[in-house]
This record gives sequence, C-alpha cells and structure tokens, in this order.
Amino acid sequence: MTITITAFERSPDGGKGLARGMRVRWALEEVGQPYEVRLLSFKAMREQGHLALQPFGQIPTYEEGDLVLFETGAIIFHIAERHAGLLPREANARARAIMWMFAALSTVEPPIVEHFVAGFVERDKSWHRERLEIVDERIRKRLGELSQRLGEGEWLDGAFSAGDLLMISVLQRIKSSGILDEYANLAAYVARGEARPAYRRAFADQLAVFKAASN
Ligand SMILES: N[C@@H](CCC(=O)N[C@@H](CSCc1ccc([N+](=O)[O-])cc1)C(=O)NCC(=O)O)C(=O)O
Repeated sequence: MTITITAFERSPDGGKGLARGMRVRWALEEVGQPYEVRLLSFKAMREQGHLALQPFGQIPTYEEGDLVLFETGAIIFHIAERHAGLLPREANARARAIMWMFAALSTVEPPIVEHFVAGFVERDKSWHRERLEIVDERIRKRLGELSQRLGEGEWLDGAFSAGDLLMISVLQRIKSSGILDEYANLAAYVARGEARPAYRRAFADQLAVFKAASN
C-alpha cells in the first residue's frame, strides 16, 4: 500500500532539513520504503482536511491504507516496527534503541526547542537575553551528559537505530547556535548520520521541494 506523508510546501528552514518531515523521510529511506509526499501550505495545515488527520494542525503525518498517524516519534516507531533496519531484532537491544528514541524527544530536544522559541517569539522581551542564557545552559547540561555517554562510540548503542536517527535530528537544530561544536564527539556523531546514504537521499528530496517552491 502507498505510504503518504505530509511536509511543508515551503519549509521555513530554507531547505536545511530541520523540519520534522525530514525525520520521517530519513526513516523511510533507511528501511527502503518508497513514499509519496503531500506538500502543505501553512493555510492548508489549518484547514479541516488536514486537521482531521492532525488535530494540532502540524506536519508530518503518515498515511498507509486506513492507518493515519501523527507525532514524528510514533511514525518512526511504526516504520521501525514494520520494516527491518531501524531497530535491532534482539529484545534487550531493541528496548534500549526505543529508550534512546524517547531520550532524544523527551530529554534532549525540549531545551533545544526552547532555544528556538526564545529566538522567535521572545526577542523583543526585556528578559530575552537572560532567559536565553539559562536555556542554553540547560542545553549544555544535556549535551555534556550525552557527550560523556557516547564517548568515542559510533552510535548510541551498537548498530545505527531509530534512536540515533532521532538524536542526530534533534542535535542538528542546535548546530547553527555553535553549541554543538563545543562537543567534538557529538558534532562528529551528527556528521556520521548526515553521511549516511539514506540521509543524503532524504535531504536531497526535501531540498528539491524547497528549491521548486522558491522558483
Ligand atoms: N510533536 C510533533 C510536532 C510537530 C511539529 O512541530 N511540526 C512543525 C514543523 S516541524 C518543527 C520545525 C519548524 C521549523 C523549523 N525550522 O528550522 O524552520 C524546524 C522545525 C509544524 O507543523 N509547525 C507548524 C505549526 O505548528 O503551525 C511531532 O513531533 O510530530
């Protein structure tokens, strides 16, 4: 059955692959599953047709036959459950890879999202700089702990998994701030993920969408 995901018609990240649809593209490329993309404008994301799929008016969504999913982590877990390549078969290793999926989204990503919220909607507040410094220290705490745990490891726990896909995607968003480069092993970890053929195919496809929308 055809897999259809939704993505930004014109991503605000300028084709840098930082929006969450890229994570689903990457996962589908890792497991070798073809997919269609329904591109949505911000207006379309607020219309009933999309809200019926995604009550919060966001992307990505995932449709396959009569299954409709939203929430990037759940979509990637579904893909990893149905197709080999993103979760180990051995039960304990699989459980640890799923643990890292949650760690990426629930422990490492929140302060990084806060950094961008501060940058987008709080820039004109008198306390903006002070709050951003507090948020950035929270990011550094988590990245320091992750850096310590990863050490010289290639991936977080044995073979590349959906946990690495999500963790690398989360870390990519903080690259532009310069904070990621304070942790050499994490910067190298992200670069390893970006060098994967599946990542490069997904990145090229989302960049082509942005370029087409910009013409
Ligand atoms: N928890 C949901 C969150 C989905 C989500 O945040 N979607 C965003 C796009 S990815 C988040 C994002 C947006 C932009 C950039 N960027 O760099 O420009 C990066 C990431 C969205 O639809 N936003 C529109 C809206 O909320 O109205 C999930 O993980 O699927």
